[in-house]
Amino acid sequence: MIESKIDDSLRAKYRSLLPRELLEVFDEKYKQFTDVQVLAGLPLLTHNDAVVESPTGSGKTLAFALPALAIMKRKGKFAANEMGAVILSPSRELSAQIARMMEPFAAALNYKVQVSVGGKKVEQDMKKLKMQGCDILVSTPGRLYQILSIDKSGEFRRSLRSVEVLILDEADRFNESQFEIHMKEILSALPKQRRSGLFSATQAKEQEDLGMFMLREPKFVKLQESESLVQPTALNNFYTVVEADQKLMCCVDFIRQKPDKKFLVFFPSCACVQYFHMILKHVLTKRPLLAVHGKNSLKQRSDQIAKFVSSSNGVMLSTDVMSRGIDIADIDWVVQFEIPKASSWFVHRTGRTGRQGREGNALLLLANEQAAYVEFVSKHEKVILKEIKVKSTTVQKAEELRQKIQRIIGTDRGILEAGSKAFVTHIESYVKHDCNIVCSLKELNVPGLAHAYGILRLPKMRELSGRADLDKFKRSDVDTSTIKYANEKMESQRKGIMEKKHEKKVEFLKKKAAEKKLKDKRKMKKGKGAGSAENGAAAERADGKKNGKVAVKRKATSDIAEEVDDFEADARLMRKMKKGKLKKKMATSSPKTPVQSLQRAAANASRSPSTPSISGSTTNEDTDLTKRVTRFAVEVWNLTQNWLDAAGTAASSAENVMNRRLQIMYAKDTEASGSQSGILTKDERLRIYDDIVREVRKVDTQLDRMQKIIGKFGTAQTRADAYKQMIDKQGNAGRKAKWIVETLNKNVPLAIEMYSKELESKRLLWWDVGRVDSSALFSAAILSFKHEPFVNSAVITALYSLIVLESI
Ligand SMILES: Nc1ncnc2c1ncn2[C@@H]1O[C@H](COP(=O)(O)OP(=O)(O)OP(=O)(O)O)[C@@H](O)[C@H]1O
Repeated sequence: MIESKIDDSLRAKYRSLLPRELLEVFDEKYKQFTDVQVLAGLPLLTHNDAVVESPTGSGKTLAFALPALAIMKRKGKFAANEMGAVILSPSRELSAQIARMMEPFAAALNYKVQVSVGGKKVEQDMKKLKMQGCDILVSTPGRLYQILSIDKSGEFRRSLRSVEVLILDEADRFNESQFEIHMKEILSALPKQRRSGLFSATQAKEQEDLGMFMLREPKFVKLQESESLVQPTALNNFYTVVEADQKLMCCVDFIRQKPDKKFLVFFPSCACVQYFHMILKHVLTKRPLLAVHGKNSLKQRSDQIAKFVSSSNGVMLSTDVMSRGIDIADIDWVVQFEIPKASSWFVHRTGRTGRQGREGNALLLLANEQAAYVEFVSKHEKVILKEIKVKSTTVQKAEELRQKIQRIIGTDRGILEAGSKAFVTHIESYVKHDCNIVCSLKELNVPGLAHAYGILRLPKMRELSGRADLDKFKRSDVDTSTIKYANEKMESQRKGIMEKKHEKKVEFLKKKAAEKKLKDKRKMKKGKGAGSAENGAAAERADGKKNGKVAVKRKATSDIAEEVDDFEADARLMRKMKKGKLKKKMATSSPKTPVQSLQRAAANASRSPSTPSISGSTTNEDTDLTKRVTRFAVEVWNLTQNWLDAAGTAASSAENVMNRRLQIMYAKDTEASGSQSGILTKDERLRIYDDIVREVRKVDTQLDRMQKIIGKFGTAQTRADAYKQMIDKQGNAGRKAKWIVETLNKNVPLAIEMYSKELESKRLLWWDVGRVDSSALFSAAILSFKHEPFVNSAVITALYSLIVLESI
């Protein structure tokens, strides 16, 4: 075990506060309390709340479990419908592990520990709690929230009134937005007169973040293995830098080189774990290969973990579901395929090895362009990484692996789809991590990463639009439509769907041909009324109905043929485009910015059959009205452009704020005069602060501008409604005017709704940025200004189609 830094008198004092029954169980299994157990236990047992930060594997579970039980013991026995302690952890596995560790101690005091986590029916859990009794509930916030939500009789809430202790394990996670609603509800159901303990290897950086937990006289306990390090001393942290294309090969080589070691490999998403599990099965054939992610059922997860625990050289692929708290003592190596979403997660991931005084090793795989992450994590998490080289990995081996993966993909459409999904989620998660300044998506070698995935096609993603480097991706010649599902049921379903689609298309084309036939017939009739055509009609009658029918029928068939040809031509064009044969043409004509692409989409929309043709105007229509509503449509469109401009300006000001802030963060602290690299003089610092204030004001101004634009949309809505009433009354409005007014009436309210949501989310993020000095929040705010998640392109397209029509 790790060497102790506290003196024996403290340890003795802590022992004296624990009940004899607990000490008996403890002494049977362990020699002495770890430092965190003593230092966290003392405040909790002397009527204080505690916020505890201590390295991974330092024994935090017993550090809260023993004091919680001791506090309960002071109260005595709990009635059948009363609970004494609630322990919350962020994952199902961790909850189960906590309960397992607590059980022998709880049993010594005759207390019952129950676990309630997702994956099982909540009603079943409630029944179990009621029937079997529960003194200590270990749960996840989501599940406890669920129980509270269905507790109509209030019986469960009443049982919480007796709770003496609330423990949050991995407490820094409970500030995350996904837990916020759950935590509010849970905290409101618990008595205020309780002890609370917040435990983690990385605590929230801001004390303000602890506000929601309503702590009473909290004592802050922070343990570090050494002054500069947060990681356990028995843990060696390594990194290696390779070309993005070689990342998977490097990972595989590294694992192969250590055939008797147990590996835990982290990937960025469930989809990535699923995909690489499918692939690596065929690559790491000599090792037990396991996978755990949030989309597994509870049973699958525990089966996989059990197999991993019992294997001596297993390789477990996992998401961050395994990154916190999980205590598997003999993991030799933790590998991170990608940087984690927040630097604090680095510490939790690597903390799965080097536990209980054993030596542990962790490897971070970095692509060339990510090398700056090493300094970032050392600065932010005080983790020192040493570089190692995986010499066996070569360009040729990586290419051979890529080709092997492509052959595997060719055997099953399921793997093909899983690959695309995995790659998409990888990119999506990459834009969300907290070190954008050193590892931005812009810098990432995306084609290289795609090669490491071995995917046949580069999925189209908004995040990648406008990138110039995508043509470096080696696109496979395989026609993906020929790849079948290995699963027969899925394949027959796919066939069925394809056949149905085909039938629908044929039906549609037939219908169109019939309509056209009818139209032509009517036209002919009209023409005949004028004399000569009538003769023709007579002639046709004379020729006999049958012949006429045949003629029309022939025409209809040829129409169908033409339409089918058109359709096939389109399909051919699409196929060509997909194969890259029309790449050049596409490059010149493809939209470069989101606005351009919207404009293109809008232009297409204006050509669509649902758009009335201008020439379809009736002679007596009110042309003046048409002009007026057309001008009005242009005004509305201009509002969308003003909004874009405001969001763009705000984004660049927010970026300026972030850059200035980073300049200060990374600068060395000195009063020295003269500016050298990395050193800021006092004047320079003051200038940067001035810049920050100015740019922050600019963002605020743009947010106000957006509010005004929404107000103008409100006025536009009233005007659109007035036009509608006028048109309804007047009766002689042209089709174009009607269509414009209808489109505006439908889309302006939608625009108000989406822009209001946009503004609200931007304001909230910006407000948080001011409150909490966090890079992740900054990135989120900048992204929200840039990408505008609530803006619905269909609405913009509809509004743009009105002005496209105007310009025809
Ligand atoms: N006093 C002790 N003496 C020896 N071993 C201990 C002691 N207390 C706990 N352990 C063991 O140390 C291991 C790590 O404990 P625990 O999982 O509680 O660590 P942790 O600090 O919560 O880690 P993490 O931050 O990763 O969740 C467990 O296997 C546990 O049985």
